[in-house]
Amino acid sequence: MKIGIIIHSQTGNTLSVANQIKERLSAAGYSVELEQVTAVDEKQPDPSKIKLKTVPETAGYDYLIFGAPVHGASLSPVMKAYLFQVQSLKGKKAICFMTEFFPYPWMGGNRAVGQMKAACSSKGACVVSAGIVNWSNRKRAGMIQAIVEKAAEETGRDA
Ligand SMILES: Cc1cc2nc3c(=O)[nH]c(=O)nc-3n(C[C@H](O)[C@H](O)[C@H](O)COP(=O)(O)O)c2cc1C
Repeated sequence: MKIGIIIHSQTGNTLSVANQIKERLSAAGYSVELEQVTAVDEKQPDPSKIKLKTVPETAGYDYLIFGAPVHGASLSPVMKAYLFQVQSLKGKKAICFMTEFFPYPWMGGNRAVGQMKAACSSKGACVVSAGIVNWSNRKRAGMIQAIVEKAAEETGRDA
């Protein structure tokens, strides 16, 4: 099974979680690629005006893990723009995760992860799990660990 981890990360937090997921799933024996979505102007707040610079292909993956930061209590505009234009995800399973600064998921993260799940579902993916890492929460390491282990458990069902 080929797993693609496709993320947007502006300051490295989401990337660090993605690297831990990659390590864990690679150790479990899967073929895992980590790819980043980037934009010409990372600070453009309007997804419809964003020009994407790197646009990962999803076709070669059986399983997708999407990660992004919360921006303004929403899914980051760059990830919104990416998921809007991405090809069909029909027949693929997906896991979504977000990172946010605030300590609790109801401070924007829940809304943002809901947007990400809806965007994936609208492209035909079956979203099997979703998680949020609250970066300023003292239990951050445990939250990251929970997402990593959940990814291993879910992908393990299809091994
Ligand atoms: C433009 C912008 C808006 C943000 N808005 C929020 C927000 O609404 N709520 C929140 O908890 N964190 C917010 N953050 C913080 C990021 O979500 C958080 O630091 C995240 O972990 C960054 O991930 P990254 O390092 O992968 O880019 C914002 C950051 C930026 C740059």
